Amino acid sequence: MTALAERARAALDPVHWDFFAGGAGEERTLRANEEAFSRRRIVPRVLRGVGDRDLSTELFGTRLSMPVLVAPTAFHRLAHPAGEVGTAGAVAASDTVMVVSMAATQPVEDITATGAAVWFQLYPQPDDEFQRHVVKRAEAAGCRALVVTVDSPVFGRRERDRRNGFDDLPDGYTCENMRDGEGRVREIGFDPTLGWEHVHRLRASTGLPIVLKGVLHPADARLAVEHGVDGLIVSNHGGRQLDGAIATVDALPAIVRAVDGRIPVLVDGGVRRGADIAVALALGATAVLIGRPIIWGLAAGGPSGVRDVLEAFRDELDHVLTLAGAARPSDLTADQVA
Ligand SMILES: Cc1cc2nc3c(=O)[nH]c(=O)nc-3n(C[C@H](O)[C@H](O)[C@H](O)COP(=O)(O)O)c2cc1C
Ligand SMILES: O=C(O)C(=O)c1ccccc1
Repeated sequence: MTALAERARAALDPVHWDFFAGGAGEERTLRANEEAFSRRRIVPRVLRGVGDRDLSTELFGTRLSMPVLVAPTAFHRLAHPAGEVGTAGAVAASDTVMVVSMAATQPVEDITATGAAVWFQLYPQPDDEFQRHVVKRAEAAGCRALVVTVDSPVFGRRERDRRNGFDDLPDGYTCENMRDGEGRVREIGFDPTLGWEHVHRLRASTGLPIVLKGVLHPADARLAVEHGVDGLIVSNHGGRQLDGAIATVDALPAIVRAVDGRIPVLVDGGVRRGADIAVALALGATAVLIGRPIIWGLAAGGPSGVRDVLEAFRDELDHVLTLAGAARPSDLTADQVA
């Protein structure tokens, strides 16, 4: 475990630590994500006169200072009283993007009020009218894209949570963005009957870019492009859904080939070092998302802990790019990964 994770563990209620750290089943996929990155080796280029680096990256008209986004994760107030608003403050200072979870514990309006660039994540909701309500609210709050998580037709089996009897937020916490038109908090719906027609309905209900999160098969990546999706996140939900699913960096190359530059491809799961980001970029990802390390930063140090995590990723990526002979993220090429 990293020193930061140790500090987070010491700060957290053990049941909440298990919720944040854990995965589905026997956590094979959770481990596989990190292991697959660890196995990759970078093949540097030399004497390329790299000079000053420029890590900035554009996505859907927003300029990010680096190709690193905050992944949507539930329940930030269980990690630290500053909650999602605290995380967003750090994201604003680091000038990147926060994807706000549908299971956030603070109102999306308070999160965007920090000045952070925000995308809103939603689980496709079976009740169309309610989903439209949530989408309109995210739009009105100033969210710049919708991230639709498609790897959760049912909720994953998290054995640690079952053992601990953790299945809901404690009293005094709610999913503030699950309120309906009357202000009542709904349960998040998971629905295995939903198909591509659901994406069509969403497409018709918003002008925001739609990013599908949780695609691992190249055939689904091709279908997503055909169905008018604007971006993809190659993800196995940090090993919290299908235990046994392919590691994300192993799935990435085939998806990049299938998409063939038509829409941006992002990836998350097991990104722990600047070298992991460089590998993902070289294999064709436009950017990566970070899940657990952000929660560890929040739990251990509040908003400034999140800032430290983001700045450590920036510093490491800059260093790796220089050593690998790349002035920009887009200079890295697939032949630089072994
Ligand atoms: C505690 C926790 C909560 C999560 N909540 C959500 C969520 O609400 N929506 C979602 O799409 N993904 C959720 N995820 C998955 C993350 O967005 C992301 O795919 C994953 O954490 C990336 O892997 P990493 O933690 O290894 O960086 C969650 C992950 C964790 C660890
Ligand atoms: O998606 C998740 O991984 C997750 O932990 C979660 C928890 C509660 C509500 C929604 C998602």
